[in-house]
Amino acid sequence: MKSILLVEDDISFSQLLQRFLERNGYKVTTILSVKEALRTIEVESFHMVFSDLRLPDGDGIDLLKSIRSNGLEIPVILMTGYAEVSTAVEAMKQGAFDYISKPFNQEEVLDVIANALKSSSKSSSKTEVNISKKGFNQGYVKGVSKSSQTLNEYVQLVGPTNMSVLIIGESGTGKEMVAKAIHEQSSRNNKPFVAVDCGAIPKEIASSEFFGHVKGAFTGAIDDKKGHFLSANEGTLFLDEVGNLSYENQIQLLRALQERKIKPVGSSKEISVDIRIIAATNENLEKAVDNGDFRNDLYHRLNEFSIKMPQLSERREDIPIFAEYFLELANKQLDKQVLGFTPETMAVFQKYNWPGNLRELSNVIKRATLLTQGGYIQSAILQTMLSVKENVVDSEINFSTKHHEKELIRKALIEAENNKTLAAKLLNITRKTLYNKLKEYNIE
Ligand SMILES: Nc1ncnc2c1ncn2[C@@H]1O[C@H](COP(=O)(O)OP(=O)(O)OP(=O)(O)O)[C@@H](O)[C@H]1O
Repeated sequence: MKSILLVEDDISFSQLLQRFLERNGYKVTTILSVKEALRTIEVESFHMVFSDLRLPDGDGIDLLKSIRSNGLEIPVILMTGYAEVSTAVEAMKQGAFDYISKPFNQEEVLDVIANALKSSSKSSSKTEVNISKKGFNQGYVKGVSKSSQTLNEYVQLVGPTNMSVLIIGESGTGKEMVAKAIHEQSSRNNKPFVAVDCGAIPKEIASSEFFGHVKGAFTGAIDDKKGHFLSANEGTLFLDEVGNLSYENQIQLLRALQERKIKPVGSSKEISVDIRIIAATNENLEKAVDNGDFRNDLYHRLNEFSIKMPQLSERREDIPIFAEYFLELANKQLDKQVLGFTPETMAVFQKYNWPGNLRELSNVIKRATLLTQGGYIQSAILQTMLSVKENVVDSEINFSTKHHEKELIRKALIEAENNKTLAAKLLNITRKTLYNKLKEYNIE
């Protein structure tokens, strides 16, 4: 029988959890404080430690550090409140196996414990459990900038856990690539990774898309359909643009995540599913929650761990690496042998703001590869695709003459098809400044 040391100062909660775990076949010893826990560990051995983060004489991280400094490699799981995610990340850096946010349900806790015990029996070294030695997904460029290092560290930390991850970032920053990398780092990596663009699903058919339907459930349901949940069973479901889900669909999704069961439309049979959720958004979901557009409970369920994607302009050291990689891809796809970039081209890349992030860099390089006859991609070629943008790069200089400024604004508006937000981005100025300039120059 596997033994668990449960460290929790809330006595009634501790007893409740103890009884539940014992019913599920574990031997549980309860302890109220860090000091007492350390004394107990010295004389008795356990298969794992399950500890609250906040304890009367310290916190779970102190306990974790002492356990590790005593050379003990047993898995430690921490229980946290929703607001303590950053502390939990810190805990994982210190070698915690996982953390679980309170309030949690019974299945969640059994899953987390089973995972920890499974991994510890496979490996005696904590580092091996936490930081997967497996590579990232094929074609995943890691980058060298500080932001990339932090990003990759988070992917490696959270990957092997079962936690839901919310990836926040602008369009084209690589959210889906990161979601796949997290999946690759998990024990689910030989199971499906299913990506769903929530923004593209009309709300009327969302439940059938997610949960499937049976033949005849509604007009047009000519056959049984397997929904995304079943397709991703035992694997990872990636919900892109999750902020676009209608309120009603949010309720359905939350229910499925809480109960871990789904019911296809038109069926009365419930089906158990085991899914890890990774969601992505390019909008401010917290604000959507405040405005009542996104459910608070769903937000917390999705956001057990969050990752903020850096914009390409915040990871400029990575530009040459990504550029080389996208060139290699473009050469393969277009059957070309372009050798590289001239120093001037690279200088333009380095100065440009990249509002469309990695996707824009990839597209620009593909077009430039197509247009380059041989040798190296010249900066002159970029003029046709980046002309406005290139001027924008030098906007500090160009804005010294009013005429030039007006021209730049006109070009940016054409390029952005009159979308003021995008035009402002292209010009590297705020929307408010753009509006002021439009007024000043009488531009419609
Ligand atoms: N780390 C990476 N290594 C290699 N290619 C990458 C990486 N990150 C992103 N890309 C490439 O950049 C492009 C945009 O990436 P991705 O689709 O993941 O971004 P996104 O943030 O999900 O975009 P959107 O919000 O518009 O859906 C893709 O072509 C992808 O292959």
